[in-house]
Amino acid sequence: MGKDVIIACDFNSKAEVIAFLEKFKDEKPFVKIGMELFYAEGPDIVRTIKGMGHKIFLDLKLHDIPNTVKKAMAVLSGLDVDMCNVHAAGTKGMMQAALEGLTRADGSRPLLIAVTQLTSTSEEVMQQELWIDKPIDETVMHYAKNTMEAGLDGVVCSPLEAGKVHAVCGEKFLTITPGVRFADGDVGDQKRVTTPAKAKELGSDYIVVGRPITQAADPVAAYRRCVEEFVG
Ligand SMILES: O=c1ccn([C@@H]2O[C@H](COP(=O)(O)O)[C@@H](O)[C@H]2O)c(=O)[nH]1
Repeated sequence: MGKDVIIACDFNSKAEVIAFLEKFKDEKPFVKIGMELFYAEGPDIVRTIKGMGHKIFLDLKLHDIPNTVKKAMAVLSGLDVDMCNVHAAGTKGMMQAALEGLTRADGSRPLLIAVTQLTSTSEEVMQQELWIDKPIDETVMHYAKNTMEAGLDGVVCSPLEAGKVHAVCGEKFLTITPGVRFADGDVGDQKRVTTPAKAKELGSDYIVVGRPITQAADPVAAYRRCVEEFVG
């Protein structure tokens, strides 16, 4: 699995996302469809973007009782996405149920990963508001180990934690890392951030980049800057 840049296409209409993707002409970036676009347009948006030739990470972050997640994942398995996810906080049992639901009759399935701690959460908020009384690095590693033990393919974490996740869970265990900003960029609501170049150095497998590309004056140039820094 090579390194790649995934664009978080956080738009709320089909028209907007298509107009955005058409700027890329023959380039076919890996696209993340999140809650905003999926709730606005439904499963058809996945088929449309897949039909345009893009790989798709469907980022719905499922977190519910195991039976509900299993059944929801069985529905998502029919959508031909390349990657989808759950929250590791849902427990190992929930993650195993997600894997079962996602696996098709022929044994095939999309990649399944789990969110450890959102990159918008600081250690302070995690400890004081969520009452997780541990350092954030240790918490991410603990959730990553649970995710690996449940049989999933990798985790969502900050690039700042990618190297440690690989050290604990192995090089093949994927790190999908949002919380990426250019050195001169606005951090916004993200807390555990770094640049595409540093994410590469720290061992991320995929960076997920939204606003630094989608809100750029020239999104194609911003995407290429990410690829240049992260993939080289
Ligand atoms: O921990 C997480 C998990 C998911 N995300 C998602 O990634 C993108 C990041 O967008 P930016 O505009 O680059 O901040 C967004 O779709 C989030 O839902 C995350 O940021 N952190």
